[in-house]
Amino acid sequence: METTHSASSPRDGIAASVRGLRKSYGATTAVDDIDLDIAAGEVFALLGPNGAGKSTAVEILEGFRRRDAGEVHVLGTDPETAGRAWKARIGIVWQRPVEGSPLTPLDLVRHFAGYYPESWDPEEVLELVGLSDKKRARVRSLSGGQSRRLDVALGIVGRPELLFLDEPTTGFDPEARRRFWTLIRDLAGEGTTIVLTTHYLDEAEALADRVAVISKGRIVAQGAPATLGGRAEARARVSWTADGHHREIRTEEPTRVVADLMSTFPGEIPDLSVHRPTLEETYLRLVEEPGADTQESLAANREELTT
Ligand SMILES: Nc1ncnc2c1ncn2[C@@H]1O[C@H](COP(=O)(O)OP(=O)(O)OP(=O)(O)O)[C@@H](O)[C@H]1O
Repeated sequence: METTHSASSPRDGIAASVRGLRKSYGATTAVDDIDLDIAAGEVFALLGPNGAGKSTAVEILEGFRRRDAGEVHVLGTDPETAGRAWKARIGIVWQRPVEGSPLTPLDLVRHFAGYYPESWDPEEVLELVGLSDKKRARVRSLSGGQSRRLDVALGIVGRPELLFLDEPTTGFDPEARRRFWTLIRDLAGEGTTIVLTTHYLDEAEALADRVAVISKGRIVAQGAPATLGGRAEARARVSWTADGHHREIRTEEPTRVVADLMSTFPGEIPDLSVHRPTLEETYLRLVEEPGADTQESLAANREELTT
């Protein structure tokens, strides 16, 4: 029997909410008191180093792993007790589930489509992921990137309200990644909520409305990629060359510094560059410094979600 939870119903704009989530494997604490809110229709990325606890947290949200403690509601239901109707509303892109199958992509996508009440047309899905020309090939003959695209097709064929993508573009060539990003944006544009785990910071920046960084089982920061971990307020580094020497200053007013330099140099300012911390630099600082954790950023994020 499915239980519903009015406070986390997708009608209220929350696709998933997690409070005080904990999970250990023997002496290893994989998830250590996590709180999360994922808004309906947003692309939410979970970032973190290997072994940080991302997969454990996501598998609990998907209903594939039991938690030790905490409250979890996904599409208004506790995944531990969710039934078939709930599962039909969720899409999961596994890490290579069908590698080596003797079937064709079309056979597999048709088969998966049969599980869902309102699935996409299998041929249309294969077109969307760029596999039309391989739809009658043997799955075992697909390249790594092509079989990953098939995984994506299988994850979306049921028209899920909430789609989990676990490192979806590993093995994609750059063009396939761009194409995949467009597909994800299209799905999000149609209202699908997307939870993405990725090690590619550029992917998180390109796709995610918000990201959460997990380190050693704890969330150390969450927010929009542009503002994560105080990134927007971080000082810019302005550098140039003068009299054959590299010059550099850190400033909160890079425009004023550049204007001053323009009045000093008659023409081009040699080797001028203005650099703000990238998402990757911010991420590395967050996972390397446990003290970077700020309750402030978590509270601000919750506020962002409720406004
Ligand atoms: N079934 C399991 N039994 C025992 N320990 C496990 C199990 N699954 C995960 N762990 C441990 O729990 C911790 C978190 O693992 P998890 O797979 O959730 O991390 P992750 O962030 O997804 O890592 P990755 O980026 O490498 O996929 C790790 O220390 C891992 O070794």
